[in-house]
Amino acid sequence: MNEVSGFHRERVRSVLNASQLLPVITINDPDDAVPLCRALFEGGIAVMEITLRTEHGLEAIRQVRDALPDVWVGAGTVTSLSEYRQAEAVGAQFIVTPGVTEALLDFALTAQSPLLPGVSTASEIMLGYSLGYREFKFFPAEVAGGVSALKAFAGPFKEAVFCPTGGIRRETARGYLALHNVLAVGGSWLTPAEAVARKDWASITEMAVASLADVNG
Ligand SMILES: O=C(O)C(=O)C[C@H](O)[C@H](O)COP(=O)(O)O
Repeated sequence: MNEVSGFHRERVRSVLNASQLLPVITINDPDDAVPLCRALFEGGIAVMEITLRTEHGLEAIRQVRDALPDVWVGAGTVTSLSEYRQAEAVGAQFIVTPGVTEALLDFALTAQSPLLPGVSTASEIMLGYSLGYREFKFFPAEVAGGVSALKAFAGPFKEAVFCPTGGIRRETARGYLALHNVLAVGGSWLTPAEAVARKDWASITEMAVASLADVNG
């Protein structure tokens, strides 16, 4: 096989269609994972990306998959094949990379969990295109050209859709979602570090509700 399967593409599309907002979560205290994700879910967000930036990422994915069956849980910050395999092994339902390598794009073709590959240039999109990828993370969105870059990509890459992430905030998410080639927007603003440190789960739910209201308002 040398192209992404329709099954994988549909899975990634479903993930991106299931929530306009994709929280990018970093777990510093393993006890936070389930209450934090539950708080987001109660605020109306059903898709989350738990990063492998800390040693707790994999265990957090496992716990959230067990405790919250109605949440779609992906693994973020995956940068190697071994991390891809580990994330699949703990039940990650999709895999997000900040960038692309040919090895990762190839591996994902036959992997169990589908890949949302990160791109920031036309060349990277072309690399993905050559293997059938049409759904991408656009990272780091703000510094890589933001809304203007996505409008420009729509010219040559008519079938490509994006989840911009990186530097996006509650106030700027709506501008991205107004673009026809943006299905969802990701970011860490949905899980402010101070609120997580205080274990203030109610304020996380409020942030989710308020952010969804902003993008739909
Ligand atoms: O860790 C990864 O896999 C990444 O690709 C980067 C994250 O998605 C962004 O760093 C989130 O961006 P902020 O919302 O600006 O914090």
